[in-house]
Amino acid sequence: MSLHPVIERVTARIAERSRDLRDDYLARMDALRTRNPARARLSCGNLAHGFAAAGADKPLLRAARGGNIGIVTAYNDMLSAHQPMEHYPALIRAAARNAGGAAQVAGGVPAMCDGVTQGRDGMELSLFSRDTIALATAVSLSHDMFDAALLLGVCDKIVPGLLIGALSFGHLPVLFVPAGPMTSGLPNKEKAAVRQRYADGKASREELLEAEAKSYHGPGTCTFYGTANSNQMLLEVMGLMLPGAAFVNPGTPLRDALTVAATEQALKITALGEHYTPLAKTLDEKAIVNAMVGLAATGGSTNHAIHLVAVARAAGLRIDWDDLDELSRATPLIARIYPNGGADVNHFQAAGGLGFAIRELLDAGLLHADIHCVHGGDLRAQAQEPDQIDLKLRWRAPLVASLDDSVLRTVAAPFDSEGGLRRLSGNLGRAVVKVSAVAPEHRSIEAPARIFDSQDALLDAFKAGQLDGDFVAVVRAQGPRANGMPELHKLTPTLGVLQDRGQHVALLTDGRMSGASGKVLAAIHVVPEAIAGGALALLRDGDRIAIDAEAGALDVLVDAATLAAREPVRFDLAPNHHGLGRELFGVMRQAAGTAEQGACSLFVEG
Ligand SMILES: O=C(O)[C@H](O)[C@@H](O)[C@H](O)[C@H](O)COP(=O)(O)O
Ligand code: SF4
Repeated sequence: MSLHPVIERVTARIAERSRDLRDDYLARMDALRTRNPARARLSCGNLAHGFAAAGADKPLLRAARGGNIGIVTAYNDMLSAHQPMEHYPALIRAAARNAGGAAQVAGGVPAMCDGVTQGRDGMELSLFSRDTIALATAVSLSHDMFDAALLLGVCDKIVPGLLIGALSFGHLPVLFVPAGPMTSGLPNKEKAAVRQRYADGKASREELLEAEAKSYHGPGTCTFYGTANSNQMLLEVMGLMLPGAAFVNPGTPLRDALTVAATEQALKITALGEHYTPLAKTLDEKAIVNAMVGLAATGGSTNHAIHLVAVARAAGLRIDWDDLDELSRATPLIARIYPNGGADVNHFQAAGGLGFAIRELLDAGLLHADIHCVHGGDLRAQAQEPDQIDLKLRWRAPLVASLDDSVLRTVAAPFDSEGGLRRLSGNLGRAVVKVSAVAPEHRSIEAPARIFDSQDALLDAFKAGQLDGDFVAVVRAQGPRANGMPELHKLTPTLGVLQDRGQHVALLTDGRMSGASGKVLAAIHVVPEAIAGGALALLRDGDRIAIDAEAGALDVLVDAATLAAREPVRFDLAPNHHGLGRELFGVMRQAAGTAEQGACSLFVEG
C-alpha cells in the first residue's frame, strides 16, 4: 500500500522545517558513537568507581568486554503502574549476564502519579516533573559506562521525560520496559457515574471511595486510555518497545519473559555488534509522524499535543499543532477505549490490541513502515502479539478480524472518519480539543462566558447553585508560566452533571485536562496563555464565546476595538509559587515555552 498523501506531505514538511536542527543533532550523536564498550574510554579511577560494587559483573566490567546496559528506573510505590518494576533490575541483571553482558541501575527518576495529585497543589509540579525526569535521566546516563539503556517507566510525564533525557544519548540503543495494565476492576464508566452522583450530592464519600478502590485495585497501569496508556501505544508505533509488550499484565510469566527479551535485544543492537540501532536513528520524523497518527487513530491523550512537541525537539525535530490537526483529519478513529467509549485497555488488547491497529494503519498507508524498530525489524514486524509456547517467547501475527468491534475496528469501517484530536484557532488564540470523547451534538457551542481564575472557584460556584443555563467556563491563568499548567480534571464530574441536566456547557482554559477527561467539550492548552498576553485575560463574564471543534474555530464575539480597549486582568499567582515544592520550580515556569512549543523549560535556544 502506498503512503497516504497527507502522511507523506506532513512528514516532508517536518523534515524540511527541521533540517538544520536535525542535522546538527545527528552529527552530535554520531560523534558520541564508539565501536568499543563505552567504559573503555574511562580512566582507571573512573572505571573502578563504576564497577566497585558490581559483584559478579566486576570481571566483565573491568575487562571492558561485552555490553553494559544502563537501567534508568522510575520505580516507586506511588504509581500502581510502576510498583511492579521494583524487582525488574534484578531480572535484567541476570538476563544480561546470561547473554554475555552486564546491566547496572544507572539512576532513578522521580515519577508523579497524576491520579494522586489530581485537583491538588502537587498537580502544579506535574508538567515540570517531565523536564525534571529528563534531567535525572541525563544525570543517570552521564556516567558514560553504558552501551545501551533500558528505561523503566510507563506513566504520563515519565515516558516523555525519560525519552527527552535519553535523546541526549541518542548514540545508544534504547528500549522501554513497561509493566503493563492492571487487570480490569470496576468499569471506568461506572466509576465516573459514582463521581457524578457524589458531585451532585447523591452519593456518600464512603460509596465514592469504595468505587474508586474497586477501579484502582492493584499493580499495573490504570485501565483507562489516558496519557500513560497513550504512551505505550506511542512507543510501539515509534518502534521503541518489543512488539506487543505494551498491554501484557504485570506479574505474569509473559511479562517477565518480555523483560528478559528486551534485555537480550538491547545487548544485540549495541555498536559492539552488527545490528547497531541507536535511538537517534529510530526516533526520526517518520517515527514522530507515526506517533501523531497513532494518537489520532486511537483517541489518545491531549497531553501528547504538548509532550510529543518536546520529545521531537529533543530529537532535533520541530512539529506543531497544524501537523497534528492535518494528520488527525486524515486518520480514522479505529479504537474506543474509555473515555472514548466504555471499554478499557484490557478489552482493547483482547479485541486485537496494537498489533491489529498497527497492521490496519500500515495497510492503509497511514503509518511509515520503514522505521528502525528496536526489535530489529520495521514497523510491519512490530504488528505482532507476544505469546509463550512451552515457556518460549514467540510472536504471532495480529488477529485478522477484531474480536469486538465496539472497541476496535478496521480503517475501512471506523468509528469516525477523522481522528480524535483537533487544533482550534481564532481571536482567542490556538487550542487543542479531543473530539473522540465528545458526542457530536456537544462538539460546538455559542454561549456566555463564566470566568474563573481557579478550578476551585468554579466548583464553589457549582456548590452555591450559581451555574445555571448554558455557558462556557473560562478557567484562566493555568498556563505553564502561570502555575505549571495543571490538569483540571477535577472539573469533569461537575461539568458532566451540568451537561447531563441538559445544560449546554464547555470548558475553555490555558491549562490541561487529563487524558482520562472526556464527554464535555474542552478547548485546552490555549496559547498565548492568559499571563503572557493571551486574550483570555481580556474576557469578561457574559462575553459570548463560540467554540466549534469540527470547524476548528475558537472566538469571542466581541468586536476587535472593544477587546483591544480592555485592560488585561492581572492575576495574583503568589499563592501558586509556594507550597509542596512549587517554590523550587520558578526557573522552569519562567523558562517554559508555550504549550504548542511543548511547554518545555529545557531548550533555551527554543
Ligand atoms: O493524563 C492522564 O491520563 C491523567 O493525568 C491520569 O494519569 C490521571 O491519573 C488522572 O487523574 C486519572 O484519572 P482520575 O483522576 O479520573 O482517576
Ligand atoms: S495512569 Fe495516572 S493514575 Fe494511574 S498510575 Fe499512572 S499516573 Fe497514576
